[in-house]
Amino acid sequence: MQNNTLSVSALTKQFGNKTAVSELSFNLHSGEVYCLLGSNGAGKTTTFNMLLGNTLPDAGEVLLNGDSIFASNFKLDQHIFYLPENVSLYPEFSAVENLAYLVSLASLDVDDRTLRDALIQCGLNQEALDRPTRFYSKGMRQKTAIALALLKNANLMLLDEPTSGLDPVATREFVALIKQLGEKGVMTVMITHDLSCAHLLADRISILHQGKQVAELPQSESFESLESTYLSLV
Ligand SMILES: Nc1ncnc2c1ncn2[C@@H]1O[C@H](COP(=O)(O)OP(=O)(O)OP(=O)(O)O)[C@@H](O)[C@H]1O
Repeated sequence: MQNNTLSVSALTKQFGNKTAVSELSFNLHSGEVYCLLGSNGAGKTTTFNMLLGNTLPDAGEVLLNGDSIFASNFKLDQHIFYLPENVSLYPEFSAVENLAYLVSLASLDVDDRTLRDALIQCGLNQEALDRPTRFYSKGMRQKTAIALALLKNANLMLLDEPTSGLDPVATREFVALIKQLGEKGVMTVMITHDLSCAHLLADRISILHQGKQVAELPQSESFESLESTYLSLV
């Protein structure tokens, strides 16, 4: 099992006069899931852009296993896996072919057996592996992409609204997959508007409003209490 830590401290981003993210701090340990909730414009995407190294913060620090992700020698792609809201795959290629391509882009040396095992571990059925992905549901495309996180041995996954458009069964499968990766020690930060998914999955939930963290709630919070706290704060 991986032994991971993420420390986000006083992360701040200003766009002109607008403070998109103001002194955001949180910590994660191996296997934990952290959820960012908040209405439109709360600063969730800006936070992800900073965690992905796409946007430099004006202040603050992010340490992954003790190393600053903003350091010039930090290999962000090796350690951090990003799952966009809609995963794009080559529609005429199978899951195996798509994953083989993604793996080659990541300069990983992985044989066919290992690729297939990773896809199966992520919940794809054997018979789906060689079918063109244009026949895949959103959930199946996500599983294909997450197999890359597994093969990369990523320490941290950033998931952007992963359950939007998933049916309840696919949502349950997704939650189980993230928990399974958590058991290997992988940490997850997730943006979502899905309070029920946040409740099912998160170890801690941060509510952002106009760039500020207005609450950080523990997992013990009931769904009803999470919903009423959220509605009272945003
Ligand atoms: N490049 C930019 N230039 C100027 N303002 C920006 C830029 N990016 C974001 N903002 C502003 O920063 C604030 C936070 O935006 P952000 O996209 O992070 O919010 P969000 O919580 O992800 O919202 P949504 O749920 O709509 O995606 C908003 O007021 C937005 O208009």
